[in-house]
Amino acid sequence: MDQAAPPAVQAEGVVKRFGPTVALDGVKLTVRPGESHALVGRNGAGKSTLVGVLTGLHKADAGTVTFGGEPAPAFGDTTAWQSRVACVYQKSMVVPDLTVAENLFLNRFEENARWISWGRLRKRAERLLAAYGVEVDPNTRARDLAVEQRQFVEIARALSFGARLIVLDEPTAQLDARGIARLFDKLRELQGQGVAFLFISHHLQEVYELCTAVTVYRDARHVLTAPVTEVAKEDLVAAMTGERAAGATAWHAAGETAPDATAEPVLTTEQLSLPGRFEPLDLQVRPGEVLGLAGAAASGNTAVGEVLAGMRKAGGGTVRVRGRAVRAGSVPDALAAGIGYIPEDRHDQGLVPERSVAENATLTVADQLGPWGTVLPSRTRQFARSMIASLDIKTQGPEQPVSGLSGGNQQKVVVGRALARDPSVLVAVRPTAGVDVKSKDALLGVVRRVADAGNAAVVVSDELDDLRVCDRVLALFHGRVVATFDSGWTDGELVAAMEGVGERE
Ligand SMILES: Nc1ncnc2c1ncn2[C@@H]1O[C@H](COP(=O)(O)OP(=O)(O)OP(=O)(O)O)[C@@H](O)[C@H]1O
Repeated sequence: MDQAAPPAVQAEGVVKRFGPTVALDGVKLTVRPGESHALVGRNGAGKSTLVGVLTGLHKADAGTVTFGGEPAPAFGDTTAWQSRVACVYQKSMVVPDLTVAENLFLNRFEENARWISWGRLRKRAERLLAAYGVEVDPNTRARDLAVEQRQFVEIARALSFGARLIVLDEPTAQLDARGIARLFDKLRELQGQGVAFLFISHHLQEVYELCTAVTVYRDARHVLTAPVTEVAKEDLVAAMTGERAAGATAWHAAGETAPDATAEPVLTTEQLSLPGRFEPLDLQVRPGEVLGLAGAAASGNTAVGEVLAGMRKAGGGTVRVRGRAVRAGSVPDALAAGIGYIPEDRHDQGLVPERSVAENATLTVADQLGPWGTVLPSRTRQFARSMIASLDIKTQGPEQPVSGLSGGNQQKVVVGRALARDPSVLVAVRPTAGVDVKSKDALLGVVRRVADAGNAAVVVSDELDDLRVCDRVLALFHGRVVATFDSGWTDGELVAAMEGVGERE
């Protein structure tokens, strides 16, 4: 890392307000060339807002930003911002139907050229990818890339515009262990070439693995910047939360009060299948039980969750809740049968952004909030208030549109909504994705309590922390259950099962 060179980015005294909300209150951040710098904080601390300011998306109300010692471009001068900084989001920013080469040179086909030379374009793409050591065929359609390959292409594209600072917003969210290893290798290699990274993540172990420095924001303020080697994990969490943790994660399988194996199951599936995604599956989840469906991206575990919730129609087989058959592919019937669902992607399936927290939280309970199908605003608000309190949602109040909530707080609204009907079976797909360490504990506690109250829960995830709450875990690989674990599993054996180690492919 070059200490003498001007910082890749330096922000000082940055203030940003959204109406009455102060999202950033005079914060600072310095990232040096060749550094991988983590920015951490609880949901709503201001991380995404800072990224918005640093990438020219938000105009700060006060403060200064410099790149390589030069003042940031004027607000709105998109081309100039592109040559300073780029953000690789969880959501793909490439056009899926175009090839890698076309995506790399999108909107900048050769100036003055009257036609596009596809051969030249491909050659230029090859050279560009080779320059950053990215092994991807420029003729591949973007949709066929693995997630980390798509990220490499986005990074190479940003670097080719001249940017020397790349923001990575939860980049590992959709990657399996091997993908993460490949991504981190590539980032280290580029760091060696002087590229700086700002890494936003709720996975603190990844911060320790990848980053050299860490900055913590809490409630819109800067609280700490230090080399990662000088901050222990407990101190980092304490800086984020403003309090000392009470101890290790409280949430774990029921243990001694293990679910009664003779009780009638709450959820039963028989030969449930979805061709191409998962093979016939017989499940029995008993009262008091949390069942984990562990598996990496293509394992089929998410598809099982979607089928249970009625989001997808099964190819065959049945689902029953307390003996009642659930109509295949019907969300209303799944809800009526008592299945509550926390989807993985709150953007596509979860929320109506312009509606309020209260309305979003009660979308599935409208029929319970007033007599004869009327929705009483007072009851909606009352329900929303209790949800805001119990899930610790950071919001101005029940009337605030969810579009004004931070990502993690939006996820909590999705969770609150799934709980609103007091479900017999809670199906939660990666319920703690994007949620801060403290809220994670609270959410897993909520899942545990659903089961402890005599209902059942199914947790679909590849996150070991999510799976610790389970009494039993089935590991899926390529659509098949390859292993079953009671609550005493070790990280190594579960990860191995999820990766299909020992399986013949
Ligand atoms: N467009 C907006 N309108 C109103 N308020 C907003 C808007 N964007 C963010 N906020 C508010 O600004 C604060 C900071 O939000 P921000 O998204 O920066 O948090 P974050 O640290 O990125 O959280 P997370 O970890 O959940 O992604 C929050 O209180 C949020 O509600």
